[in-house]
Amino acid sequence: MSELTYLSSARYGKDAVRVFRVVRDREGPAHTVVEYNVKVLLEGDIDVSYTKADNSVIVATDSMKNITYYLAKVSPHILIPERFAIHLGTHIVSKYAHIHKAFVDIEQLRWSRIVVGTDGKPHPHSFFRDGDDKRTVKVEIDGTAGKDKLQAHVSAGINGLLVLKSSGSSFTSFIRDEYTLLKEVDDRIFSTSVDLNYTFAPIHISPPKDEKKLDIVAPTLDQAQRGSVWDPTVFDRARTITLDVFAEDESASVQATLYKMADKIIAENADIQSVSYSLPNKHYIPVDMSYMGLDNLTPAKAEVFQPVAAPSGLITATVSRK
Ligand SMILES: O=c1[nH]c(=O)c2[nH]c(=O)[nH]c2[nH]1
Repeated sequence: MSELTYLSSARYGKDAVRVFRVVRDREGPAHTVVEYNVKVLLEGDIDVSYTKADNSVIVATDSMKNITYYLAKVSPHILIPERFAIHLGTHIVSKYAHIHKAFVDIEQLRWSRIVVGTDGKPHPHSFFRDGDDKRTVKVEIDGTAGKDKLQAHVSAGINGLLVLKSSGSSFTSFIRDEYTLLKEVDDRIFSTSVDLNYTFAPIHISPPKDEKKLDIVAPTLDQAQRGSVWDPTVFDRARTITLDVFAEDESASVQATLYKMADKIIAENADIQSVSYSLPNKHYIPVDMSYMGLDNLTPAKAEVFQPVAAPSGLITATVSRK
């Protein structure tokens, strides 16, 4: 090896571990299901695996996949992705002395219960995919301050929630100069694919000393510590706020609507420190039919639109608690 280089950073693991879990209710016939795509990456004293071809420090990525499946079977937290990600990361950092950080990302696919018949009976074991958007969770378990005082950095959100409103959106008073073609509009279509990520205040975890108890490690968090990271309703409320504000805002711009959504999520969740959105502005352009003698361009008369795949605007921001 040359003298010119050193390993400035290294992280490795398993990506796209697909796992489906059915939980059978012991009391009744109802099943609950979850489907996750899991990514697990590790950092630690692993330099020699890169620099000296020394594999003795490697937890095989295949083993990371197997730990994911093991905990999917035994963890009491499998149904809540934030909790499961914390459990998985904590389990690995606690078990391997030389692994100091675990990064666990989970994407949850939607499976909603089928409601059968006109009387609307929830079916005990049948589900449908009621949207392509994904619930996302990112957890960093940091053991660098010692294995008995782990820190968890948790963020969560949504990827790819496709929305459209056919009115209640304007765009006026922007800069007009020699490059400006765009007309001001007091009514337009607003469509976007929402990516949302909200970040919780860090929490501390004291894993059990007994390795066998690592199966249930996450409950050792005391109530006060858990905060809303542990609250499974935060996600549903963040999704509802996103949809409600999008629907009801008289939007002056994507930027202004984004800020209102983020502000409301922070206002309604004491433990959320910051909220990021990434919102492509998916343009729908009224078709010019003037050559046919038809007015389809004045906003009130615009009925036929050409959805344009590219280019799109892309409006992003992070809004933080003061
Ligand atoms: O809501 C919008 N924000 C922009 O920054 C922008 N730019 C543009 O051409 N159309 C829009 N719409």
